[in-house]
Amino acid sequence: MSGLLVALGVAFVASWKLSLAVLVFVPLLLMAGYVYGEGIKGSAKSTMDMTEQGGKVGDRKLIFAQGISRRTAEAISNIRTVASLTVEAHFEDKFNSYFDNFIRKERVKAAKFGLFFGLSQCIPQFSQVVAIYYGAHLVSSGEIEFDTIFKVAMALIRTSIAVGRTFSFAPDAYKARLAAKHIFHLLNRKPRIENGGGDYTCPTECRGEVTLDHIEFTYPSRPDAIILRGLTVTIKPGQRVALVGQSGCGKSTCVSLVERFYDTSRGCVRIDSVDIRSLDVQWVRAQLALVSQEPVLFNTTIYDNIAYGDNTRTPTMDEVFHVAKKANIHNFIVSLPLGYYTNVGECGSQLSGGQKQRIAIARALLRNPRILLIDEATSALDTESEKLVQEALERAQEGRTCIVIAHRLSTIRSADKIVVMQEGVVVEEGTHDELMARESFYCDLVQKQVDALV
Ligand SMILES: Nc1ncnc2c1ncn2[C@@H]1O[C@H](COP(=O)(O)OP(=O)(O)OP(=O)(O)O)[C@@H](O)[C@H]1O
Repeated sequence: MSGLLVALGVAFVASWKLSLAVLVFVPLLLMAGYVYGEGIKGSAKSTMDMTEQGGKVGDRKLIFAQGISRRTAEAISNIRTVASLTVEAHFEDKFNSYFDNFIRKERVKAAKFGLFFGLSQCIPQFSQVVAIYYGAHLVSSGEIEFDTIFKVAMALIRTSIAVGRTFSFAPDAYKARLAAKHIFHLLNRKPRIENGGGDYTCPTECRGEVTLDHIEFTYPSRPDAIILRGLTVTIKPGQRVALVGQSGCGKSTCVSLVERFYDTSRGCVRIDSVDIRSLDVQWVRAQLALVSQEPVLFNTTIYDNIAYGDNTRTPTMDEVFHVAKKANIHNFIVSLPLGYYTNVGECGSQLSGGQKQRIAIARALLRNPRILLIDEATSALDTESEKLVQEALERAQEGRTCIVIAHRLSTIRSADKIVVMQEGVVVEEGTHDELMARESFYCDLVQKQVDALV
C-alpha cells in the first residue's frame, strides 16, 4: 500500500491531469493484479488439492469395518483386508468418482478464470493506450514533457498491478500465520509425562518388585469411563503373575500403567517400593520389556528388529543368535536365503504371526529386562506355532518378574499367582489350584473356556 501512495505522489507531481486520467483504471488494474496472482496460486494449489483429496478416498464408510477415518494410502497398505472384504471395486469407484467430480468442477472454474484472466490482461493495455493518447495530447499542447507520460504510466500502472498481486496472496498469508500458530502451539506443548531428564531418580539396580496400589484410572480421551476402580496387585521379585478376566476388564491398561504410558488418577504404581512418578521414565522402561498381542516389527532386517531391543549398544551377532535361539526362531531365520539380513517387510508382513511373536520375544530378551510384560496373542496360531511360541515365552520368563495377560487359561496354570479382574477391580487371587478349589470367578472362566472348546 505504501508503494501505491509513493507512486501516486510521483505521478501527481509529474502531471496531475494525466494521473487523474490513468487513475480511473486503478481499481481495474488492482483487480487485474489480483486475478493474475490467483492464477499463479491456482495452478500450484489445484495440483496439491487433487493429490490431497484423492488421498482421502478411504475416508469413513469405505473402511467401515474398522470404523475409523483412513486415507487411500492406508487402504493400500491394508490391501489384504480390502481384498478379503472384496471392496476393491468400491474403493476404485469412489476414487474415480472423486476425480470425475474434481475434473468437472475444475473445467467450469478454468473457463470462468480464463474469461476473467483474459479481461484482466487487457486492462493494463487499455490504460496504457489512454495514458499515451491523453499524454500525447498534453505534450502537443505543451503542458508536459514527453518523458512525463512514461513516469506517470510506469508509476501508476505497474505499481497498481504489483499491489493487486500482493493482495491476492493476503488470504494465504493469513492462513500461513494461523498454521504457524498451530505448529508453535504443538511445539510448545509439554508432555504430561516427561521423557527423561529433570529431577528424577535412576536407581542403580532393580529387584523387579511391582505394586499396583489402589489404582483408579480413566483414559484422558474418555474421562467418563472409569477403567480401574481401586485395583491393588502386589508382585514380588521374580514372581510370575497372570492377569485374567473378561475382555475389557482392564488387564492391558494395568500393563500400560506399569510402562507409564499414562499416570493414574488415584493410587500409584511402585517399582521396588518407589512411586514410578518419581523415577526417570527412561530408567523405568529400560527395566521392562513388553511382548504385545500384535508385535510390531519395523520394515528392516531381522537383525535390526532384534537389535532394537537394546538401544544402549550395538549387540554382537552372537548375542542376537543367542536370544533368537532362546526364542525358538534361529533355525527359521538361518533357513532364509538372506538369514538375519532378510527384510521383514512393512509391519513384518512377510512373516507369519508366530514368527513375528518369536522375533518380538527375541527382541525382548536382548534387553534382558528385570520385568517382562506379556500380552498373550489372542489370535489363534496353529498348534505347532503355538507350541514354539509358548516354549519361547516360558524360557523368556525364567529368572525375572513376569506379568502375563492370559487369554488362554491353560497357559498360566503354573503361574505363582493368578489375579482375576472384573470391571477394574481384583475379585480373586491365588494359585490355579487354590482358585479352582474356591469354585468362584476363576473356576467359571475356566469352565467357559472348556465349554467353548467342546
Ligand atoms: N486408549 C484408550 N482410550 C480410551 N479407552 C480405552 C483405551 N484403551 C482401552 N480403553 C478402554 O479401556 C477398557 C479396558 O481396556 P483393556 O484393553 O485394558 O482391557 P483388557 O482387559 O485388556 O481387554 P482384552 O482382554 O480384550 O485385551 C475397555 O473398555 C477399552 O475400551
